[in-house]
Amino acid sequence: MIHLDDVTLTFPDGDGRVTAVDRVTLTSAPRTVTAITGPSGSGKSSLLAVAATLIRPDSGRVLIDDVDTTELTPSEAAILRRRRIGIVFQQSNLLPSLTALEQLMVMTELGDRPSRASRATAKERADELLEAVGLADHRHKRPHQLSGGQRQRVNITRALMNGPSVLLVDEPTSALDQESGAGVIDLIVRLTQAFQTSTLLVTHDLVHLPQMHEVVRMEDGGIVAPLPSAS
Ligand SMILES: Nc1ncnc2c1ncn2[C@@H]1O[C@H](COP(=O)(O)OP(=O)(O)OP(=O)(O)O)[C@@H](O)[C@H]1O
Repeated sequence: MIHLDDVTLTFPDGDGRVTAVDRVTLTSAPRTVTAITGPSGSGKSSLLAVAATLIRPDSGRVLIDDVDTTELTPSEAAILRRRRIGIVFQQSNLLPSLTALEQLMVMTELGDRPSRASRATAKERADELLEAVGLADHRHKRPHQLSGGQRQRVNITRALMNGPSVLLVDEPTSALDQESGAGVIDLIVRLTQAFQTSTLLVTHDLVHLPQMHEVVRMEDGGIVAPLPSAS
């Protein structure tokens, strides 16, 4: 579960400050995709960065599974991020020299040195995830041998490797054609339910909104109104 409670974030702007996120309160429950939409500059990416614990808000709290992340030290926040948050950025940021399977396995090397047993478990999980997104036959391919949609699928499965409870996704379809984009959105909805993540998904593409469980619209840093949802 992720809960943002009265979160405000400002940035320096000349002599003053610009309010990127303005007193936002928002919850996404497990198995729920909450879309964050709104015009350019309305604060969507800033909100996601706060939710990811990458930026500490000026005020308000960010709760991940009831842990108040705004109370954590930077190193505690980094551990929480690694264990509980999966992040998918706009462009797939895969490492060119690694195969799809290796892109996932690399996630296990980021924390403490993994044991042989945990490497074996990770390999099983990577195989399971690649199978779940229809990439089992492509697991030994490098990014340049995959389509944009397939690369984004690898990106999404990589974010799920450590079993996060929260999945944060920023404009996942912006580099894709409409058909691949629709496939990626379907996948995020399906994986959110299968892996019981609380998902926040930033998109300005209104065509995808009917598939979302919840939709909020941002304007000038604030949430203006919840929109009707699909379910
Ligand atoms: N690092 C920063 N320093 C200063 N101002 C920033 C910074 N990041 C964002 N802003 C400002 O905060 C506001 C919100 O920006 P943000 O990128 O969150 O909006 P957005 O809705 O994600 O826009 P887009 O859809 O174009 O990506 C804007 O006024 C932007 O100029």
